[in-house]
Amino acid sequence: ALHLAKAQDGKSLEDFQKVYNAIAEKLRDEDEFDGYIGYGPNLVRLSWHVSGTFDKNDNSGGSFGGTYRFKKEADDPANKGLQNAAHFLEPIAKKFPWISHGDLYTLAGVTALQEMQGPKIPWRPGRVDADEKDTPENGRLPDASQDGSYVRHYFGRFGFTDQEIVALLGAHCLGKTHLENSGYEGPWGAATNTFTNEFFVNLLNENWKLEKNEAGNKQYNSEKGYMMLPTDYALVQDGKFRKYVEKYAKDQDAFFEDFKSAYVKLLENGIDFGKLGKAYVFKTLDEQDS
Ligand code: HEM
Ligand SMILES: CCN(CC)c1nc(N)c2ccccc2n1
Repeated sequence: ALHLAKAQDGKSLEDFQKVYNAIAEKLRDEDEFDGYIGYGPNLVRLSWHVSGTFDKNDNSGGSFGGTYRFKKEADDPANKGLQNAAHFLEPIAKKFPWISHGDLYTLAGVTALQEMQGPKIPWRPGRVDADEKDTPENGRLPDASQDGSYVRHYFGRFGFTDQEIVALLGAHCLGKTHLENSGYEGPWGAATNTFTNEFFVNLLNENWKLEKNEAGNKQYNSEKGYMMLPTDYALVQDGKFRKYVEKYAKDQDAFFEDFKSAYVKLLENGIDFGKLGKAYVFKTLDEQDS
């Protein structure tokens, strides 16, 4: 059965907006991280990795239990580099001890996306910390060296369509790869902390060359210093995926809309929010200044 979301005694939109603001202000303060990319992309990746362990076949894993806080999950080689995001969130968890880890990890991704000028992401609280014994085993996160059929099969585990898969991967407009984390490197100089459809524009416009990187892994590089993982490049090699790449390269609003829906589905997979009321849509810091 699905995990039942539990209402946070007496916490309302205002309380969660305070958590949002604390994360958003810390993002602005600590802007020098990772060559002035900041923590935003790393927080988005954490929110995806804590959700990407979900398996609809036995409803194990997923964002509900906040099990990333346990060593087994945090030490998954696929999570290398996310310790930075976890350390970033420790003082936030101390300041707001009433928020569950699952709610904090997902809210941090929503905050980062909105503060990086991404779409407004409706978010619902109610995740409840699970026991260490419920931590999913390693190996549930995807392998970047694979092709389009692997990507389609992998995301089939969450029940995602081709369109949802392509939209989700558009998050690779943020941040960069780090050789010491994943064995991939780049993009050079181009890494950004602004949410746009440029991942799709690059896929279609750049001249891609398959090369072996210093770790001996193959990746696609362009003269302008952009890079694509094999699983990124698969989106233009596979005809069914390619159609959505072309759509999003032409229409950033359509990308924002479809990304928002797929990201909410990713973060809420396996959770029954029942009659706990509608989702919260938080104001950005800029919207609160005025
Ligand atoms: C086929 C599925 C995917 C694969 C194989 C994949 C693989 C990777 C790899 C290898 C990195 C580099 C990590 C490092 O070296 O630090 C990365 C970074 C990243 N991924 Fe993905 N990813 C996938 C899907 C996603 C999804 C669904 C999202 C979010 C919705 C996402 C968001 C990110 C972000 C924001 C970064 C940059 C992190 C940083 O700059 O620290 N990825 N991904
Ligand atoms: C769109 C080019 N960028 C960032 C400006 C990019 N491209 C990627 N292909 C990429 C892949 C994984 C993680 C981050 C990534 N970032």
